[in-house]
Amino acid sequence: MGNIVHFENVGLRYGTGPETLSDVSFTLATGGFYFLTGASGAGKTSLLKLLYLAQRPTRGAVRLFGEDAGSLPRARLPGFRRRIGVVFQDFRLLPQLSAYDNVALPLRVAGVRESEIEAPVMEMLAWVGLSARVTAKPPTLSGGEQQRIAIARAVIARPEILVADEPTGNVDPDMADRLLHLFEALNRLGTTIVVATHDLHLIGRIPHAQLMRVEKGKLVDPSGLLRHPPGGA
Ligand SMILES: Nc1ncnc2c1ncn2[C@@H]1O[C@H](COP(=O)(O)OP(=O)(O)OP(=O)(O)O)[C@@H](O)[C@H]1O
Repeated sequence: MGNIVHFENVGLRYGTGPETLSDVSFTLATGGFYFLTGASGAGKTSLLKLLYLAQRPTRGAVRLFGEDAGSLPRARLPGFRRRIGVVFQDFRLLPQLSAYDNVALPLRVAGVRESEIEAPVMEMLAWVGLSARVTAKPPTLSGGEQQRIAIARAVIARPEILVADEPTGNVDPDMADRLLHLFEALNRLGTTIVVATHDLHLIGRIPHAQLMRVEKGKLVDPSGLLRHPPGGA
């Protein structure tokens, strides 16, 4: 099992403000399950943005899939991004598209034939309990329903990394458990999972998951396991 993500002394500054993240160094193993915690404003979303290549670090290096993300030619970014599924904190569904078409989007972008799209999309919508809302558009759905569509869309193309920012923030505990089962099933198939959450119950549900914690823009790593995982960086 190799390493899929490596941050080395990463710093991030928005504009001319102070550093939001400083000296962040860690390594994620391929196929690992990671929870990212920290107080509101500590820098979790910012760290995830660096991970899914929505932000470039202002210093340090981010390596993904064994390559330096900072020196990737622009033309290769979309291909890289397709290997990462993202559940955004604010969902970012396309309001004019139905639930079905939102979930189908990553498969269509990847060039999957229309005849091979319906079965996985319907299966995924069933998984998240939304078979009855296939034609509904996001503005007519509840926050929890939108969140579940966002999750279905993030996982449908079987990404190598799934990054989820508070993915159970808007659902009840039963649905949170169900979504966690989905993440676990993906993890068993080899997907590396990174979930930012404040939900301690959720964290307790995956005993083998590793905990990452950001405090005021710094990664807390008292055991050194994130910086120097067993097996080497
Ligand atoms: N685009 C931006 N421009 C300027 N400052 C930003 C931007 N995004 C985040 N910040 C600042 O960076 C800091 C960390 O924000 P971030 O969203 O990463 O925290 P978080 O740990 O995810 O918080 P929460 O749990 O509330 O979502 C905050 O002080 C925030 O105001």
